[in-house]
Amino acid sequence: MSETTVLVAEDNPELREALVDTLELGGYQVIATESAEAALDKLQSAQVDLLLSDINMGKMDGHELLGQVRSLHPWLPVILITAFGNVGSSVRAMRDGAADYLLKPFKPEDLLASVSRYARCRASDSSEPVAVERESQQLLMLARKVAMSDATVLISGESGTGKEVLAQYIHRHSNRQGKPFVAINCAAIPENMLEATLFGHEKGAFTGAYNSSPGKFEQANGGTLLLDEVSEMDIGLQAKILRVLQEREVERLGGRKTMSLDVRVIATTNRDLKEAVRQGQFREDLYYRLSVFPLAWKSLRERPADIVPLAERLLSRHCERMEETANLDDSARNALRQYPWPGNVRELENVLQRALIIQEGGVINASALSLTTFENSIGATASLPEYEQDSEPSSSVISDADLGNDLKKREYEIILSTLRKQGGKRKETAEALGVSARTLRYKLARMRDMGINIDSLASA
Ligand SMILES: Nc1ncnc2c1ncn2[C@@H]1O[C@H](COP(=O)(O)OP(=O)(O)OP(=O)(O)O)[C@@H](O)[C@H]1O
Repeated sequence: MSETTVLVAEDNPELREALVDTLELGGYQVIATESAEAALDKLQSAQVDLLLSDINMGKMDGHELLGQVRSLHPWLPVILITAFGNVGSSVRAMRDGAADYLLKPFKPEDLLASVSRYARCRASDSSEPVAVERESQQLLMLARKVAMSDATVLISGESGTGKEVLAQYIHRHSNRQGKPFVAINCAAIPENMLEATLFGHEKGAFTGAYNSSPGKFEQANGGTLLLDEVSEMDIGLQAKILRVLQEREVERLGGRKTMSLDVRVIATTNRDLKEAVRQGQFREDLYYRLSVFPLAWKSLRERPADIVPLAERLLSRHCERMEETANLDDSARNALRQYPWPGNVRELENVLQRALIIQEGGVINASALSLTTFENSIGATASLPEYEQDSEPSSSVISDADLGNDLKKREYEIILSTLRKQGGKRKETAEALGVSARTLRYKLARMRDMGINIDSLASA
């Protein structure tokens, strides 16, 4: 027996009874109400997994109810029942964040199919992405819609905004749920290994290939493959990826057999991929192939309503892991809201982890968050007293961690000052530093994760 509870709001007694019967026969627990107001009341007291509401009802209609539910219970899937032929109403329902709509008259199996799709999608709160800002909720709604198709999705957004979280969300809400979700970070794997990692290889295909091995495409068969930071793939490999996507088959390196594939591809990028196309670094045909359905996360500072709920979720996740209990106080919440978050959600997570370690008494206040920007921390280094030639440092013991941090900070300072000298131009900066453009991008992404606002510092 399903534990799922459906709340029904329907003022017509016959239809209400029919809905209740169908849902109960479908194995759901049902709470029936005769108005939108009564449904809102019930939501205060009962644990509900899905709301099914008619649009045409007495004082408060289904649209208004949907609006209230979206702000009071953002996670709750809502299915609206609309009158046949009222296209405007159905369009409005979807735009306002309904999970689905049913056109009257509908068959009992259509009702059960829709309810099971969206009730099934409900995961435990802690695995769903946090989305309180209206635009974030709309993004999740679009993601749920595209999840039901097999379309290729391109997720863009600054580093650390939650692109991988969104990709997993799409996978979980698709028919491929339960099949493999395989992720590969195209920036983290050395260029010469990427092809073999993606396509697999047979024994002896290249020096060092002592055994045959399946590639990520094969491992993801039946499921979803995430090509993380797809822009970091070299142009030759891009052509091969395009071929796999078009022909839906893959051949291992050094192999002769082709294997047919049933893989949904999701790609992510933190660069402007269109710009990369313009600069000749990314194939236009692959761009169009990947971006059949583009989704974009805003940076965290552009969705302020998400900040504190995200912080609470991340904090409780880490508390669980560390078997600790800690809460944010008002000063911490305010500080979180005011900080610009150049490293987005990943930076928020780092900040909370650190705060959890240094907090005392289970309360995290603003000072435990130590939200200093890198600008201030460079200032602090510059003003440190220099040791006199003949005097000993005050502490002769420098820990490895301190040394590592100092070196990293030094490296970041060098990268930033070179960027400044080169007028912010990445290509010239990489040349001046003697590293590849790809390595520089990787380092800049890690710096952003640390909360360094590269653009403002590079132009300072
Ligand atoms: N909406 C969200 N709800 C809950 N956790 C989130 C959300 N967005 C991001 N996170 C958490 O923040 C961290 C960074 O997210 P994620 O790895 O998805 O970002 P990303 O954009 O893929 O980063 P990168 O560009 O560096 O690959 C993860 O620990 C993730 O769990």
